[in-house]
Amino acid sequence: MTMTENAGAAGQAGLADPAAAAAAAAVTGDPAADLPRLNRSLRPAAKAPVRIVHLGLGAFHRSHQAWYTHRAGDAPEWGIASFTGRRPDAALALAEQDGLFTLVERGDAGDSFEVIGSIVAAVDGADVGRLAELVAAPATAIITLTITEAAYRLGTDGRLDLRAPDVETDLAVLARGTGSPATPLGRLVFALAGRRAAGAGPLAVVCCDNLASNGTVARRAVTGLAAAWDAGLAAWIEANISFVSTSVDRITPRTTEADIAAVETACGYRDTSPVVAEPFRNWVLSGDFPAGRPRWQDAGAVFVDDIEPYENRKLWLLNGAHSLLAYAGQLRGHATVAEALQDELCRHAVERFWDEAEANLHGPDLQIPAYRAALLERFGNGRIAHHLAQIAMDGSTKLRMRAVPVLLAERARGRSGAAAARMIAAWMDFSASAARFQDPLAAEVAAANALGGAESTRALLALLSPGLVDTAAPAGGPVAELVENLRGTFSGPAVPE
Ligand SMILES: NC(=O)c1ccc[n+]([C@@H]2O[C@H](COP(=O)([O-])OP(=O)(O)OC[C@H]3O[C@@H](n4cnc5c(N)ncnc54)[C@H](O)[C@@H]3O)[C@@H](O)[C@H]2O)c1
Ligand SMILES: O=P(O)(O)OC[C@@H](O)[C@@H](O)[C@H](O)[C@H](O)CO
Repeated sequence: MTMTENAGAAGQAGLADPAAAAAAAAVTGDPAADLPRLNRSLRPAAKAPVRIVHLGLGAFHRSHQAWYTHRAGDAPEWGIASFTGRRPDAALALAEQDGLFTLVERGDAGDSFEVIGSIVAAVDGADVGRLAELVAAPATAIITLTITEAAYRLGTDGRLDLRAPDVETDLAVLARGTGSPATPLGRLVFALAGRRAAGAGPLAVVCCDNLASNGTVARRAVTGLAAAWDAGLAAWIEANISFVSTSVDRITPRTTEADIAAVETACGYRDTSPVVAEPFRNWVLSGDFPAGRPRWQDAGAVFVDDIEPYENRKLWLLNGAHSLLAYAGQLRGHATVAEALQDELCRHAVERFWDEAEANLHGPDLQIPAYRAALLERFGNGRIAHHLAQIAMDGSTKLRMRAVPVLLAERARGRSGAAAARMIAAWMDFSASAARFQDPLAAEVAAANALGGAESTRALLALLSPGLVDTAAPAGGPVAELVENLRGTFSGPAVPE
């Protein structure tokens, strides 16, 4: 089922003749008008039976879990039914292509193109009836999630906030027994109730969001929501659902019109849903699959007993640096990761943050120096336009996992944690000046900023972690003071420490 081709190889079996398409385009004036649409007639690929249900049909799901499933040795047995989160658009576009899409692997040296066939159904997330039907089917063995960190509605204690307005609304819907839940967790709990009622047995929920201990976070959030609705369901979930933890990695920016045009030119067909990703990919998983799983290891996935060192390495070094660059870089007028990394002040801040993170990373064979060197190369891939504005979203949730743990670990060792604190200070400065600030706590952040001066810093810090504000250490003084002193680093004179 794997179909790979390099730029320039269009015109091989099954593809439209690019020369003929170009001639037709010259007549119509619309370069895409006469190109055939990518689908399973154009690129024959059998549909595997649905055994995986996915929530969060976005770019990353397609470049990562869909790719690994497509490349598994037993791919013909494992089809994915993928549901969108908030809008139907991505499902409608993909459904028109029978679930097929082009993965553009964008390296320093050029692009390669591969049609991915593992998604066999693309469904509007609002179709909760279809979700419940598929989750209740005995053949379904796995539910994967890429619903974003913010969608877990975590409070500062790392648990689901049952008082979040949309969670409360979903609970009311579930209690009433009419209408459909609207949050991904509400929909998942509703669908699991259907599986319980159908007696379809255990399955695995595989969280693929960038959260520390993401399997545990997902289990707590799902059982917490279920318990607030139906204690029996919560007990059934505890006994029957395995929550698998993962570390997931593949830099996948949002698809642009230019990406769509590049696929047309190179492949000779129209694909409205291509996805562009770096060549690097990594998937580390830990947990049980009571109803089976694809042979993801054939595509390079690794199964381990203790995932924490891998998770922390990725969340702190990669995602931590990303968040730091997102705020510092935008304050310095940069738009992409690659651009920000070329700025000496930003690069220096990243290196110092990595030093602090590295001092607190322990585990077998983590090979941190090589990992750091590889990150510099990956971030420097200027052909991947990874926009800082996208990474900057939902910072209050992300910094709790990317900056706060490193800061706390440093202070527990009697050190200041200044580099992690600098990331927090940059987030604060960005929150105070950004024209567009998307965050689940946007209203609270705005209120904190309105206080002004050191009071703002204390209030913003409390939103990230209330216990942090007055934490003291022999070096650095109270955290609030340290962060306050670091504010303005990226808007002031460009002097590395
Ligand atoms: N893009 C990457 O490079 C990457 C890499 C590793 C991990 N991830 C993880 O995957 C997640 C999704 O990334 P993506 O690039 O596919 O994003 P995306 O925006 O393309 O898609 C995310 C999906 O989740 C839905 N969604 C977004 N916010 C939601 C909300 N608040 N409530 C309900 N549904 C919501 C969207 O509608 C969409 O279906 C990330 O948040 C991260 O945790 C992404
Ligand atoms: O996807 P988010 O929003 O959790 O974080 C933004 C980036 O840090 C992230 O997408 C990385 O590119 C990714 O985690 C690399 O695997």
